[in-house]
Amino acid sequence: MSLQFTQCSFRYGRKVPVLNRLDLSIDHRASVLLGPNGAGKSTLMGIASSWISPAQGSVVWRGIDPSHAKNRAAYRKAVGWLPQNVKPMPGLTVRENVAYIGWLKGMARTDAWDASKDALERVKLGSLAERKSHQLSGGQLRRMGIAGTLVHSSEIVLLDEPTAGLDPSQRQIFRDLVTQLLADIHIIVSTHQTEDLDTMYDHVVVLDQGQVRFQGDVDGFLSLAAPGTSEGRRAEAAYTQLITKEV
Ligand SMILES: Nc1ncnc2c1ncn2[C@@H]1O[C@H](COP(=O)(O)OP(=O)(O)OP(=O)(O)O)[C@@H](O)[C@H]1O
Repeated sequence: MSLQFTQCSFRYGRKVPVLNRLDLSIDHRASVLLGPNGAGKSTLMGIASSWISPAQGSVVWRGIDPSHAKNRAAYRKAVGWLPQNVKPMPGLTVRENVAYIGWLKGMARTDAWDASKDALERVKLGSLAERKSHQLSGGQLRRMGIAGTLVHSSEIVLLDEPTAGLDPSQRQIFRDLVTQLLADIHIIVSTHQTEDLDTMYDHVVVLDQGQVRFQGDVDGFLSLAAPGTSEGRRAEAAYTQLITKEV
């Protein structure tokens, strides 16, 4: 079970490349992709979701390469993606939004509708299923988006900055939810906040200026902090060692 990026390059228009021949293999249950603003995390997640095509190189999940048109639907069904800004379909209820994502991923309408109930229960939004999605709070909207990644029975879920802007209690709900989902799904979470690093992750990737600066387990990452760094500051200190300092 691995998500494999091989020599991936991408740039927006004529700009400096965001990713340049990036190689990365993720075969862990729970990975966190850390990096500063502009590091290329969302671009990498977009490529992993197959909604962005790399200019060069490939991404493959369990041997399925979405660059071949015949594989694309299977790839997108196996890979769930929560983009940074969840945009619900206006006018639809929470359940309709989730079922709609299932349908977009190739499910029959009735199957998507049936599966949407269970997906909403899993993210603890069952009681809000009939509410219009624009009435949800930011944290609830994020959970609705996660339900959208579950409705089509994904094998791996990509969550792009899922905790940005959430208050501490919503962050805790998110952590509990991810811990639960890890029982049967692979997860990659991108974030620019070192405080999101948690014992539930078994793999850390640090991306900076489109380059992988570190990959390894949480202990290996924390060991980069200078000796004597207090426990609560080790993640930040390790991270600061790795990323390019702005002048
Ligand atoms: N649609 C776009 N058009 C042009 N440039 C873009 C576009 N999206 C991203 N970029 C640029 O590409 C670079 C990488 O952006 P990306 O969003 O992938 O980084 P990120 O690590 O997710 O950052 P953030 O945490 O701020 O979202 C940045 O310099 C950004 O300005």
